[in-house]
Order: sequence, then C-alpha cells, then structure tokens
Amino acid sequence: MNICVFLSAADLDARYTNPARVFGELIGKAGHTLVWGGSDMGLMKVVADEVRAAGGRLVGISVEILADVAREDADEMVIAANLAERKALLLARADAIVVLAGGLGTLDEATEILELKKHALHAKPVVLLNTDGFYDGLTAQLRRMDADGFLPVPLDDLLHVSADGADALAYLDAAVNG
Ligand SMILES: CC(C)=CCNc1ncnc2c1ncn2[C@@H]1O[C@H](COP(=O)(O)O)[C@@H](O)[C@H]1O
Repeated sequence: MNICVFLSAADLDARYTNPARVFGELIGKAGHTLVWGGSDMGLMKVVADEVRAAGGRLVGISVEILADVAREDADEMVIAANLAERKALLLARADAIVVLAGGLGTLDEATEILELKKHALHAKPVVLLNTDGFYDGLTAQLRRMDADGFLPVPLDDLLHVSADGADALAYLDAAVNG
C-alpha cells in the first residue's frame, strides 16, 4: 500500500518523535511505501528514517522552494513546481492518507484532502493519528461542524481518528483491501 503521511517538518520532543518512529516502523515492516513531502527534516525525517530502516520504500514529493532539503536517498523523488501541485501529486500517489502531528503545512494538506473527499473527488481513507491528544481540539471542532449541519457528508465517512499507529494501519488495511 502507498501510504501518504502528512506531519511536521519541525524538530520536536519525544512526545512527537516517538509516535512518528513507531508508525514509520509499522509502515516499513508491513512492506508498505511511504509517500511524503520528501524533506529531510523534523518529523518528516524521523518517519522516513524508520520506514527505510524497516525495509519500506520512500517516495518523496518535494517542491522547488524546498528542493535543497529533499532527502537524497529516497527510492523516488519528484520535485513539484509549487505547493498546490505537490498536494495534488501526494494525493495521486497515495492509496491512503495518515495525518500525524503537524503545524500549518500539515493542517493545509489535511483540510485539502478532506475537502476533496467531501466533494467525492477521491474516496481514499484518511486517518487522523491523534497521539497524546494532539488533535483533541481539531476533532472537537470537526464534530461540532458535523453535529450542527456544516458538513454535507457524515464526518465518519470522511475521517477515521486513531489513538495509535497500529489502529491506523489496521483501519487502512481493511479500507483498502476489504
Ligand atoms: C527549509 C525550511 C525551513 C522549510 C520549512 N518548510 C517545510 N518543509 C517541509 N515541508 C513543508 C514545509 N512547509 C510545509 N510543508 C509541508 O507541510 C507539512 C509540514 O508542515 P508543518 O511543519 O506541519 O507546518 C509536510 O507534510 C510538508 O509536505
């Protein structure tokens, strides 16, 4: 399975690096391919290091303005012209999407993927990996949108929230392979 992961490019403490490490190892051990933004920094590096060490493939979709921080030993590295093209390519290369802890870049990618799914422009499973309650605020906001009629599609049809990487991967396996 080609699993697209969105997550922070920042250097963070163990509360965030540990879940990224665990999830990368799960991806690699299961023989999946990591599709990610390709930058060799922060959590993006942590997850890619683990996938590689556990035997998985790395497909990076970087962008011209960040090409100088792209990982050098990826199995494949695509350099998109701009961030919009990068997001389209990330989605195109993915069978499933997982959102780990991140900042505005991650949020931008996650909301775009959900908005496209809302409009039935793709039907790929999306998991929000809510380790350490990082996304409690976002899930509360999304549930309120759902409950108060802001979403034309039930939230559960758009997004699965997992508390750990093993649950996320099990959900994706069931969603993609039936
Ligand atoms: C050279 C340098 C300091 C670059 C910092 N900027 C970035 N580096 C890598 N990926 C990014 C960057 N900005 C946005 N992204 C995209 O947004 C996510 C990370 O942004 P953030 O750290 O969550 O907000 C990644 O999934 C990536 O695809």
